[in-house]
Amino acid sequence: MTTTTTTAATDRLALRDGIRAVGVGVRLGGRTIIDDLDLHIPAGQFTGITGESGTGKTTLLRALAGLVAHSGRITYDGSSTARTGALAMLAQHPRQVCNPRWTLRTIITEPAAIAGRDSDAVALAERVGLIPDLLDRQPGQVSDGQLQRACLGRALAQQPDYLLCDEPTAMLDPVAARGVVAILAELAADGVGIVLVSHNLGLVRARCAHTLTLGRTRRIG
Ligand SMILES: Nc1ncnc2c1ncn2[C@@H]1O[C@H](COP(=O)(O)OP(=O)(O)OP(=O)(O)O)[C@@H](O)[C@H]1O
Repeated sequence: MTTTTTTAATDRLALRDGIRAVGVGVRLGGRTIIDDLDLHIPAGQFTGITGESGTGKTTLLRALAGLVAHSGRITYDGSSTARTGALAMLAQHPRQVCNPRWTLRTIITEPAAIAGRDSDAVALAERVGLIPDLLDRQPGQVSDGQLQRACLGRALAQQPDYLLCDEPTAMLDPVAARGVVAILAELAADGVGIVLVSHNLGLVRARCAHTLTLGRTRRIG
């Protein structure tokens, strides 16, 4: 809604179909968590996902990222598989996904290194508001918010087409949260499709043209 898209990005977006989920279902531990869900995530926009705790928001992100088995069909810009590196996920609990033995520098630069690209850890740290002095620390030596910023730096280094964000501001103070949202808006303006899972309905309303609300009665608005 508040995203400004550049002309070059508009041209690229015209060629992209977005992520489309049709009739998607996920079962975990013998229970149906997501049932017959349809969703379109356009490139270059924010798409919101809200809903009470336990309604399956994280599970849906994991299905979109190919991290959990699902029924139904998900396509990525018209293809049944996403190109390598096209999807980045910003996890709700960074400590659960970061290797505790790696430094923040390695966490940030690993995706680009795997893709055979150089990345500037200091520049990425500064972009996400992380003091570069922290780059040589391990996850156990920084705060949750600092680790969350390192994970955002990692996502930026990956240069994804879609960024799946699970409560990206929940662990941040208000100033840092605004900074992260501003970075996400810059990415959207550059053509990245942003999925924003959040309990912060004000944020979702302000940023998302379309919002899916999971719960007993699913709503798309
Ligand atoms: N690996 C698993 N095995 C069995 N059940 C699971 C598993 N992972 C999640 N669940 C269940 O699936 C449901 C949805 O969980 P999920 O984490 O997707 O919800 P959520 O909407 O993201 O919640 P929150 O807002 O609290 O983060 C919950 O009832 C949860 O207990």
